[in-house]
Amino acid sequence: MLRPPKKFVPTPFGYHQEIELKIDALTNLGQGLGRMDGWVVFVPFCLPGETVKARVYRNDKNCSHADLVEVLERAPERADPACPLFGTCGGCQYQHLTYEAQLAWKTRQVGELMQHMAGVTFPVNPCHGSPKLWNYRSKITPHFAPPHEGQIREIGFLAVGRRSQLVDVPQCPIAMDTINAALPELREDIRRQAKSYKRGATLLVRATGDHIETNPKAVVTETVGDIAFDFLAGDFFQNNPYILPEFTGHVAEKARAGGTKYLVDAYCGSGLFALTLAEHFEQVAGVEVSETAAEWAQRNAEKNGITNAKFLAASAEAIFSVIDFPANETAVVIDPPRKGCTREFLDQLAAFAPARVVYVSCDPATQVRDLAIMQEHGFKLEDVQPFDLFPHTRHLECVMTFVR
Ligand SMILES: C[S@@+](CC[C@H](N)C(=O)[O-])C[C@H]1O[C@@H](n2cnc3c(N)ncnc32)[C@H](O)[C@@H]1O
Repeated sequence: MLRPPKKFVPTPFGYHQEIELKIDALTNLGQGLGRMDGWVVFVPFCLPGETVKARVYRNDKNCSHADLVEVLERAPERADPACPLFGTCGGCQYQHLTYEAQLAWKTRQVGELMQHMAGVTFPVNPCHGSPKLWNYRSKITPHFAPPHEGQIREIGFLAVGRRSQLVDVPQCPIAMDTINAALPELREDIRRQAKSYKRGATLLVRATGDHIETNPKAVVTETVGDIAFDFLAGDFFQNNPYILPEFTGHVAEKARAGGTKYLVDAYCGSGLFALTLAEHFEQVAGVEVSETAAEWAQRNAEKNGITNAKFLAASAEAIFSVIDFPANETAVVIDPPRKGCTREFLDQLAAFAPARVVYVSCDPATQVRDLAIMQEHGFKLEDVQPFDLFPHTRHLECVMTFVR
């Protein structure tokens, strides 16, 4: 009999006990959720409506975790994954789900998070799909471990549910064609130079124009609508360029509503929202903590002939003491990193009291945490619009609009 790991809690299920259960929901982490006598069990790679056989590997305080052994009854939304590594590679969670169902679940997950975490019941608009479903990612960052007996083995992404084990990824169907075309040679070069690596590393592979860039300090260009953005390959830029015109268009519409004349773009990167929205505003101020990104934002304004946008290299909350925009005619766009906004930023935002706030986030959980603080501060939620920047993965971008 297989011996359980030392810390295994033996109830309610034994180690590797196989159970049959019906899946009711899909969590925002991409796991199927089923119940046995009311006890919650999480199983990856299965879908609501399916009956599955699963093997338990952990019992927590109020739920268990199991691996999928077999789908006994398939859901009609089940799709054939396009990638042979689906289920082993940790990069994608939803290739087994039709695209319509992916969008429907992402919409539902935002509403449920708002309800469970903030007690807010609010209608979420249907998740806006990506115009391109495969080969959309302009950047990937494969990893490799230190050479073993002089050889580099896997070059790829973390295996499902693992913290250090990698899966070898020779091709990635969500990465752009130019990236896949370059991967074989890149991987071969690394393996050839195995002796020069003492440690493992993470590679940067960014598509720009018709070639790829691997040097994080190199300047690359992306075009959104008729605006060209230069930035350092290692700095942040949205990874799915195909959806950006619709995405920035939505942010523009929400920021301008009510006739605002001034725009603050907080956490502005190389100026995506500030510069795509600048034509609709009298004056624009952006703030970004990365000095290189803020510098490129200013240069991008000049390069594109935009004369009403100024950028500050500082932490986001510093912007409120340098602008003299009338708050009741100002919209603030916020697009923080995954960890969300700091309390300090949200307090200063509330003290400034702009007419509108358009909060863009790649992590709905931290966004919902901040939503509760925004409501305490007297901002009223007006619109919730998820965008699918990351088809076939559990990730989504969500735009929440607030008014005073
Ligand atoms: C999700 S990105 C958004 C960038 C930009 N809005 C875009 O769409 O290209 C978040 C940005 O916030 C910046 N950042 C992180 N912490 C910050 C802080 N405390 N103050 C200002 N910017 C910050 C990061 O450098 C990054 O450029």
